[in-house]
Amino acid sequence: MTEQRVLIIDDEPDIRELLEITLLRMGLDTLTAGNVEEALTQIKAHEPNLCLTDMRLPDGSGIDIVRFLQKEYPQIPVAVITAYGSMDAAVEALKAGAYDFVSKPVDLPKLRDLIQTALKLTSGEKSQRPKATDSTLAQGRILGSSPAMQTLKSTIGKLARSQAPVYIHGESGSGKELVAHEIHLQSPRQKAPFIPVNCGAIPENLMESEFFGHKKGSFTGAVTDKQGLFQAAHKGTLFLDEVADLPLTMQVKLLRAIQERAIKPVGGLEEIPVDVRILSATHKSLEHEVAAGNFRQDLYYRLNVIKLKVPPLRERQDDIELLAEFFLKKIAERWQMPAIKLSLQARHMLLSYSFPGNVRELENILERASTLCEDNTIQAEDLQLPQMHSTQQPSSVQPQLVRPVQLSAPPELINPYSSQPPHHINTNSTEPSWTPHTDEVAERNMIIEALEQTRWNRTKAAELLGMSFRQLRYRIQKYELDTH
Ligand SMILES: Nc1ncnc2c1ncn2[C@@H]1O[C@H](COP(=O)(O)OP(=O)(O)OP(=O)(O)O)[C@@H](O)[C@H]1O
Repeated sequence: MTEQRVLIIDDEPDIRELLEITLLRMGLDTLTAGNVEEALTQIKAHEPNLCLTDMRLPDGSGIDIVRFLQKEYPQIPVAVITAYGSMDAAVEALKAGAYDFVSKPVDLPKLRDLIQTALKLTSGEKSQRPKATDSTLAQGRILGSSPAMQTLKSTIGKLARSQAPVYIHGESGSGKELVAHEIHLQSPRQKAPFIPVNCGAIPENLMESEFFGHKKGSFTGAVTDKQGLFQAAHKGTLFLDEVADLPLTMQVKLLRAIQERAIKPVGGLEEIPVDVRILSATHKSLEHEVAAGNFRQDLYYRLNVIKLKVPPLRERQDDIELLAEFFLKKIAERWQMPAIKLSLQARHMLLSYSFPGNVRELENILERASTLCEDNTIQAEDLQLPQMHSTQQPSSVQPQLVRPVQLSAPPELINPYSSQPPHHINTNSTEPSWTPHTDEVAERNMIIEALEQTRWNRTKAAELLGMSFRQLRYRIQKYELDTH
């Protein structure tokens, strides 16, 4: 293995010397620089495996070095040394792309941990990692090739190279946990545990003990010492799912653990250092929760160093077919049955549906449809999609159903239970409506639309179109829509 070289950037000779000794004892080679200019020269000349920089330098700041490396040498991790208590500077450095930070006075064991983990990004261990670029790695586990997913995958690759806390937001079922896991799997922490925890599922009175562990006898029922989630995730990643559901009392304790990088078990006297990367997620808006006083701003600020959005499935319609095929294959394999196919109409309906429950909903729909279908082919009615409403703009808070065909009817007309059959499908004169003279293409489209809106219930579709059932049946045959 080639010798690992670390560049130490600090204007104080004493600190440079202390760091050099520490690194040399770890078997590492060192380079030093006393200001930004010298640092850039050293980087260009030697391309070190890691940089360690003070924030305040005579001719600039550590952030200048972080930015330079991000731009010119993104493969070189850089950690910053911040003044005691200056969290703002640490957060700024992480946002700029720093790998991690240590605060002064430098805690040497923590620094050693940091260096060891950071060097895995550039060291021999790299060759043990699956050979692929970060984004192609994510290709296998996170399906989707839409532009939104391509961007997401390449961002995951970058975030995996940092220790910064990431706050993942997105609608329920959109894949937040999958994304968090992927960040872990591509990170130097990949061999240590990934511990997902649903913060909303832990009873409030057990929360502290679940997170930090407890000592035997510290409360009734504590019959043995117990490790908490932080210890279980040591050297790995703790994924705080539904973090908005944490009670305020727990938020204070969590903030402390994150800031101190140490925890105190319930009933314990000593702090135990923990090396854990924190990822968090919620389908709620944390900003709203902060504004409503339900979530501490300081914790929000600490978790939300980097914000990553997982787009809802309706914003990446190109991925629906790919995901559907993947899930159908999985279902067929699990049940040891022949391949399950989607009929054309079923496919069309899936592409037109807005999936308020996102990828999880797609999987559930296909699971159910696979049990209902005959001859291993899923028909539109097997999907049992909820009634599709008229076109409304999807909102980020409450997803609405959207359809690509802009043939909308006022709500009372699309109500399949309406007792008064309408005479045409649309009251908006600028859009087509059915009359006995409507041309064939428009008529065919309108019929498909009405059938979809009523989940292929012909009686209701006829009502919706203002036709008799027999008229509709005739047209279904005429336009060869009758594959059901
Ligand atoms: N892009 C994807 N490729 C393959 N499977 C996916 C993808 N996105 C989500 N899934 C699958 O969909 C299901 C839901 O994903 P996940 O649990 O990550 O969503 P979530 O956003 O964390 O949900 P919640 O908000 O309910 O916690 C999982 O089974 C996951 O494996």
